[in-house]
Amino acid sequence: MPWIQLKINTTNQLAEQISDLLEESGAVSVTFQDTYDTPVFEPLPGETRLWGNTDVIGLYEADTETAQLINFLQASPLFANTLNYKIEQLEDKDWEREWMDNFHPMQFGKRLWICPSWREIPDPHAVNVMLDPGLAFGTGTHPTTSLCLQWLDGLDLVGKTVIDYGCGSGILAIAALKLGAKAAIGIDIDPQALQASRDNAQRNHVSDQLALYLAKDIPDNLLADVVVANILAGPLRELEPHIRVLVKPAGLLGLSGILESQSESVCDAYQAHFDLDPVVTQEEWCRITGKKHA
Ligand SMILES: C[S@@+](CC[C@H](N)C(=O)[O-])C[C@H]1O[C@@H](n2cnc3c(N)ncnc32)[C@H](O)[C@@H]1O
Repeated sequence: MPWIQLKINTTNQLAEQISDLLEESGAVSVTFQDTYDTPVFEPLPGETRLWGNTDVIGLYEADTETAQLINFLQASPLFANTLNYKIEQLEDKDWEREWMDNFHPMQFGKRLWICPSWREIPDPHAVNVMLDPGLAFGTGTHPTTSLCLQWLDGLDLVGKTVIDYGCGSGILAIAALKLGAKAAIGIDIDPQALQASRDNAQRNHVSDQLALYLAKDIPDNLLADVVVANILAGPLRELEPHIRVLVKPAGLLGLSGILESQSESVCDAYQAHFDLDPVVTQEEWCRITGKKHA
């Protein structure tokens, strides 16, 4: 069935209320898009983070009376000044999974490839991680995931234990296992992330090497040779006491999810217990790595 898409350009302050209004007007789904395509990070579960100038996009069934719809919206005090909108007729597609068309195999570092599970593997001799992120974050297309994957690819992980703190799709933990780690532990606050990690581990035949925990259920005395955490600068700073104790003495730490402008404050939080390497950046994101004091 074809659909009608209504795109309303607004400010981040009004986006939530407009979203509610579109739902009230019969939209079958409402999504947000950054008008200027500035980088946004995935919101935490239960949190809707909006940004800059926002497009609120409502999807309606094809037989929706668009004139009536616009009249209804224009009557709202939210559009007291102007209603900037665009209406388009869309072909039928699986909208929730449309991004899949644009997700192609990608190489990170020298050995590692992330391959969408529904596509051909370009190099069967490479270290290939077959991935479907499901509802979780982590395909490798975001610079922060890319920075972590490149770091893992450059390490000798053979026989090592790796913790992926904020595992999302499990991409980093599974990549570490495929690169030779003997065991990995994925931790997240979102049960959907643990499910996606479980599915991806199965897809890559590493289920028996991957343990998964909700952050609130982490067992005592968990310790790893390598800890990688791609979350956000704020949580990384707050979690320092919890993340620090997971790294063995002389073990390695890799942090991302940090905007370049936030790197100093994250370095400040970790430098008491780690010898930090120079910060590496990709686009406006960065990676902080270091070695724990022995
Ligand atoms: C940016 S995604 C990273 C996913 C994947 N590791 C990657 O590199 O693409 C951040 C993940 O951290 C999780 N997260 C956020 N805050 C967390 C916390 N305090 N403890 C554990 N996980 C957290 C989110 O649910 C999300 O899955």
